[in-house]
Amino acid sequence: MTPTDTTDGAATRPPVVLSIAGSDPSGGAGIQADLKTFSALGAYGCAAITALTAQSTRGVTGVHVVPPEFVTAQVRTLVDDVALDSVKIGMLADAAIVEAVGELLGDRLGAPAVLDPVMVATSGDRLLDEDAVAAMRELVPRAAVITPNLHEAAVLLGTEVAADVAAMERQACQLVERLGARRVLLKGGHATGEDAVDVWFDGDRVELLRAPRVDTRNTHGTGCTLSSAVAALFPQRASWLEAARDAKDYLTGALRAADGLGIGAGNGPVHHFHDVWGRA
Ligand SMILES: Nc1ncnc2c1ncn2[C@@H]1O[C@H](COP(=O)(O)OP(=O)(O)OP(=O)(O)O)[C@@H](O)[C@H]1O
Ligand SMILES: Cc1ncc(COP(=O)(O)O)c(N)n1
Repeated sequence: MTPTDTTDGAATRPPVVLSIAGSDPSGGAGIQADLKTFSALGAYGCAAITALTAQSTRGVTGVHVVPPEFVTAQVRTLVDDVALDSVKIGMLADAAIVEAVGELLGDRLGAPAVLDPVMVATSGDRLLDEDAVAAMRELVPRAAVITPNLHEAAVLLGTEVAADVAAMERQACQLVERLGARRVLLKGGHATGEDAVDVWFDGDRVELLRAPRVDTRNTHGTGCTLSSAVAALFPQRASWLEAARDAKDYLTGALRAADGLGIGAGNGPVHHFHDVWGRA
């Protein structure tokens, strides 16, 4: 059942998706990438901001963190009025915001959440305080899906970065068994090899999500785009796995569409234009 075919006079209502994340003025990552992804995938996007970053394709020069109670206020005000179909969680900046979002997931949102446990930007700049990792581990079981990259999975588990797909499979299982994750999409973008391979584990089956690796340095926002696409597609697909597969196709198309875009001198952004479907 999709939100568009359910109810009483609301036949054209799109899925409503909330991003709780940081702002990236360059438009490649964060809230800006999330809203572009939601729109491209037919969802109505809402956004609650956790932090302002001063950021370009070259890196992050500053972070201005929103007080945790004001993150809560943004979300509560919204959900008192608007029914959500899914939520994407991105940069949370510090332990107090991680805890505030944990409380919101516990009782307020009424919609499943995709958690991208953002820790470090492509440029290497920190986006989550080191002392917030313990709080992030507590948040993991409250999300319907988590989407760590190789480094984030290792930090959450307190182990080495996975060196191959077999190690990724083991870590995806450990995230479920040791940390209580309900579903894991472990991203292999930072690995090497002809394909960019992500590992899916839902406590039952392991699946490899595979796409040809795009030869580009325009990878700014790939993680934000993938997790947002899963959140936007879940209400429009029969299962989380189907949403994850189509999200990966969308992301690969957006990476290809970034070819030759020429935005910024650093790691350029992926591009969300209407024709990205079918280019994967
Ligand atoms: N060069 C590439 N070609 C194809 N797919 C890629 C490439 N780089 C990353 N991906 C894919 O992009 C998605 C995000 O993966 P990645 O491991 O880069 O996450 P991330 O580190 O959170 O992202 P970001 O670089 O935005 O922080 C995954 O589906 C991954 O397989
Ligand atoms: C506000 C914000 N959120 C998330 C990221 C991670 O994305 P990336 O690793 O692609 O830089 C970012 N750079 N900025």
